[in-house]
Amino acid sequence: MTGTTLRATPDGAAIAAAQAKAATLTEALPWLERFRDALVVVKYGGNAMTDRALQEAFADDVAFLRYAGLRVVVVHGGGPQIKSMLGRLGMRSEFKGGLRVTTPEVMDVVRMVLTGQVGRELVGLLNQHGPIAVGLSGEDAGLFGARRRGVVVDGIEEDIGLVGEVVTVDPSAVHDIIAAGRIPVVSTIAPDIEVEGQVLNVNADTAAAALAAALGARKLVVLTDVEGVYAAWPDRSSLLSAMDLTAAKDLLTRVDEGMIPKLEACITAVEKGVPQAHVIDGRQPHSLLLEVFTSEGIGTMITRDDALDGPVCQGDPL
Ligand SMILES: Nc1ncnc2c1ncn2[C@@H]1O[C@H](COP(=O)(O)OP(=O)(O)O)[C@@H](O)[C@H]1O
Ligand SMILES: CC(=O)N[C@@H](CCC(=O)OP(=O)(O)O)C(=O)O
Repeated sequence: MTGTTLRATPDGAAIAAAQAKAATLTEALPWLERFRDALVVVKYGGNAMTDRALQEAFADDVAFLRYAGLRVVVVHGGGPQIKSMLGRLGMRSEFKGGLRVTTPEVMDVVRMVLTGQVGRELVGLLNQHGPIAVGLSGEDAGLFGARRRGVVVDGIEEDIGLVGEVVTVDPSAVHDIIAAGRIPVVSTIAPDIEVEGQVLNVNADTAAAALAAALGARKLVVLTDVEGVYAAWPDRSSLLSAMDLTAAKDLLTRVDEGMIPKLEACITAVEKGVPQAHVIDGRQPHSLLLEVFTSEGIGTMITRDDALDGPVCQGDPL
């Protein structure tokens, strides 16, 4: 017969496989209902984008969230990509307290790599799903204003150059992009509010928290290169599935390097009204979808003090 196609009669295995697919879809239903229209800020760390397949899986997830009705804002990092470009140029930079010591020469490279390279690539990947992504930096339309900050090492405040903390956020450009049904992709360079014409390097975790708070986001999700937050890093049996603000502040004194700005960011976001902040493993393909659309989620969730009785390890019932 022309104009028809035959389907193989399903056997037991095929029916079981189809039912497993349907179960996955129906598990997502309550989360689809709950998060429809929710504003979610996703921080995409440079270590979770080192491989093309992972970047594509991330772009698929963000597009999925957008088509499922969520309002997604991506704030991206690019630490390894900055390191690689500095190396190609025969330059180096060191980290103190999890932040890059940024000379004026390094600042030029940071700005070029974050806004001109990493941001562009992410926008390109997202736009393979339709004209949905728009890139902008903290310099655009007054999005961020920053002030120079140092770090405290062994009780002494040290200067780390052109590194800023966000002190003002004007989210109107981000709101405009979201209102047009698109996804803002933000790189974290910010004008210095104290020195006209100077720009500062802002850690992407810190900037994502400031933006999530200013937007009144429902969630901040930080994708990184580790399964979540460990209570006693690197003891692999101490992965936390949830902790409240008090536990997170206590742990902040015991985490080091890259985890410091992440945990600080989650604490700031929750203190400023974001109900949940999550640190999840960006090396695991589709971790973002697993976090938003499954009952158990993944990684570590940080919430207000009244939301939990104390820290919860993976495997403990919530
Ligand atoms: N308590 C902790 N739990 C998890 N990771 C920790 C902890 N303390 C320090 N770390 C380190 O922080 C790293 C994450 O930070 P980083 O590599 O800078 O991520 P990103 O590039 O995604 O911003 C982990 O790979 C781990 O080495
Ligand atoms: C001040 C500071 O450290 N800025 C970061 C900005 C990029 C970033 O945060 O990238 P990740 O999210 O990949 O770590 C840097 O220069 O590496």
